[in-house]
Amino acid sequence: MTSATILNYIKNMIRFIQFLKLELSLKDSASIYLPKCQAYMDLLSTLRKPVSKQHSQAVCKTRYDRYVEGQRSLHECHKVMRVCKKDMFGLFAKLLEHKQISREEKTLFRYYCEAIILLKHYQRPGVVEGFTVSEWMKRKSHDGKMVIGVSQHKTANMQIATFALNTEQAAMLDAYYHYIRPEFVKESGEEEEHFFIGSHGRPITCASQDLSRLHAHYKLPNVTTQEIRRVAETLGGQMCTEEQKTTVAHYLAHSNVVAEGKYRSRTLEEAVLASNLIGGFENSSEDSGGEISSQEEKRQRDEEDDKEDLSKFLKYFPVTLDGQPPSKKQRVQAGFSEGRVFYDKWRVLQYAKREEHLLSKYTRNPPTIQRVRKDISKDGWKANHPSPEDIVAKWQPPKRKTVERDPKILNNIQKQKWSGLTIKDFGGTKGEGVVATKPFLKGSILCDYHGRIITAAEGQEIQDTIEDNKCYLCFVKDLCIDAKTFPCECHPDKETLGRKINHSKKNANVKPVHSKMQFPDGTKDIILFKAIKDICIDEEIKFDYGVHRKSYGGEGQDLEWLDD
Ligand SMILES: C[S@@+](CC[C@H](N)C(=O)[O-])C[C@H]1O[C@@H](n2cnc3c(N)ncnc32)[C@H](O)[C@@H]1O
Repeated sequence: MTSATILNYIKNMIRFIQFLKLELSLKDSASIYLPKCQAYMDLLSTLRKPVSKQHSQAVCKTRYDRYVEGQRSLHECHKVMRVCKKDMFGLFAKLLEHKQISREEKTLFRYYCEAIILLKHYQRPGVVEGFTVSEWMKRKSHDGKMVIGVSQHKTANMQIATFALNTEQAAMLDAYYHYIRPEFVKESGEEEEHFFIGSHGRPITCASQDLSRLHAHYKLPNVTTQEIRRVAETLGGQMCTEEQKTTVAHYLAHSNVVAEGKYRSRTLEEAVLASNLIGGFENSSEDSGGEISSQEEKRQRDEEDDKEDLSKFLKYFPVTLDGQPPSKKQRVQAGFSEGRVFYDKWRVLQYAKREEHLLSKYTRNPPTIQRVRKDISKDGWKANHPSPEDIVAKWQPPKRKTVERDPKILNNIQKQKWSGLTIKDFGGTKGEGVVATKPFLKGSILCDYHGRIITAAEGQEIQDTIEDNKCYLCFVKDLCIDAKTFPCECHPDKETLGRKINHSKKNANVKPVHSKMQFPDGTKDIILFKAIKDICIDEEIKFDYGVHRKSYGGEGQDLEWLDD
């Protein structure tokens, strides 16, 4: 057997495995939704055809010829994604380990995330520009993919665009959302918080420019979204049955009337199916054979294994302020390698924790070198801590304002625009709740409990008559805010956030505080929610309703969730 034959054999095997993967995932989704999916089952059977070597070669040949005549191949259009991938994985790892990356790198990482949607999912720039945090929060996992629906689709007047990210792509967007976006978010008072925020602190407005900047950074000729969408359409036209074409066109979100009429209802399985189908263009494309070499795949796998092992390592040896990094013997006994990689990472994390701890001690006045030295020595730290000089240099005066006169808070109350929060549906009897879309420090004000101010006695009367277990009352001392009437008269077009905050006795992270807010037209009693601990992104906001199991509807009700 010649080496070329062996190589061919391996290539065909890989293609066959890829096809099986595609087919299995389709089958899986189809079997769950069998009643609705007869059409997809038919589609499955037609998908079998390209496996035949002859058919596959014929398809590839035609496609190849067509590229020569006019279009760049999909492989060429995706070049920037391959070229920058190594860098992006490097940045991804750094973000996860809380390592510093420069502002330029953060922007580049954002370009990459945008490019995932534009180049790998063939979406229009308007989808990237309109993508909101609440749409990200509503993402749904289906069949191994993360399905996202974007409704603010400016450029094409579409109802909604849906795309299904694979695990790696979703992880990249998640890293951007958790570690980069919060730094750039400004209290912009935007109606809807956008997912992609530029370094100026405002939502991005030109995703196609970002895409061309990503190409320019890697010194590659630009690929526009129109171009890659045309290529995908051509492939769809060549490879797909009529039915598959509809699915693909649906995914590409045609803006014309026919498409709108045809593709009204979008479902999770439909998006996943389309994404698998479109992914199949790439996988079965002859010229994309080198997309990710086996070496590159191995490197990616190793990196993923490393990340998984590091989190196992940190679970086994949690990073504490005063602990010692695990010795070689302890590491080996716990089943980790004797190398120093995780040991070093553990130390980096402890160093950062200690720095944060020291800085948090000096809330009012700047510390002196002697004072920090004394504190370090009191903590008993001998090594792996920042120097007193570092802490003095990093200290920043606290930003102090009285809440009652804080113009930002006053404005937010009046407009009912609070940033860093979104409503999430938890389903079941719990219903909706509020989650953080940016981190909040202990002591910060998140939002108010907007509603009608009544006395606590009046509130009690209302509470005793509640029959549906849904209570929108907030008691603070002798005051009560009644937010049952929705929408309120002053904000008829708004879903106010405070009334959506759920209860927790044991894990409350905010508490209601009564403030006499100084508005230009006089003082008003307002109930504000203040963080009683640091709050992370994605964390649900909860406060202790301060009511007991039998508070609702008098003695008749006995609600277990009030004990949570
Ligand atoms: C102020 S509303 C909170 C928003 C509400 N979940 C919704 O969907 O509109 C209070 C109601 O939410 C529900 N709720 C609040 N906290 C809950 C919890 N921890 N578990 C289950 N249901 C809860 C109860 O029905 C309660 O009467």
